[in-house]
Amino acid sequence: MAKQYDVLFRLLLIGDSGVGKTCLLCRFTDNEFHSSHISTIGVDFKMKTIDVDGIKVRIQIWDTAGQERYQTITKQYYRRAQGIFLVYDISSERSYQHIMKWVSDVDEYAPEGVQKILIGNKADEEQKRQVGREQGQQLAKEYGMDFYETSACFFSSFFSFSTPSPPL
Ligand SMILES: Nc1nc2c(ncn2[C@@H]2O[C@H](COP(=O)(O)OP(=O)(O)OP(=O)(O)O)[C@@H](O)[C@H]2O)c(=O)[nH]1
Repeated sequence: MAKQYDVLFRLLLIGDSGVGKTCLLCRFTDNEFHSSHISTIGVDFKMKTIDVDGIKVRIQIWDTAGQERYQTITKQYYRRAQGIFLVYDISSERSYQHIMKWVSDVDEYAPEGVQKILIGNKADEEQKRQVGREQGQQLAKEYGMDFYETSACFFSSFFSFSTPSPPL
């Protein structure tokens, strides 16, 4: 049987409950958006294989529950991650403040040198914005992370990671 992929990357999504981790994942793998919030229980994962210069790259993304009560389970998945997306909601100052706590969990449980990427999600909610783009940039700089604002609502792939254009 032909090999289904050449390279495998394991990525992890973490952040407070409701910031949009599952929606980002669904947008990336299925190009779908769900407006309801059904809290993830423990962990879930989805995969997608993309072609990068003729190399089949399988991306396995683990979606973790943001709720406190599942954190004993979710922390067990940090160990095998090669990249971790730390997600906050730009309309929730609280979810942004909690990023510090998520970073310290990564430092404690993930492999040393794991790639950390800070994501400010719900960038379509400009009227409800509580966290400035520069605050995200500042925090990312402080902890040596890349930073992107995005929206699971509008983009065909959250790996396009760009700021949405203002509505016409
Ligand atoms: N406006 C807007 N709403 C979003 C966006 N992403 C997610 N949502 C909404 O936010 C709510 C929570 O999204 P989820 O993806 O379920 O959140 P989660 O972080 O996976 O939550 P837990 O599983 O509880 O950790 C849902 O009602 C989504 O429709 C976005 O980019 N923009």
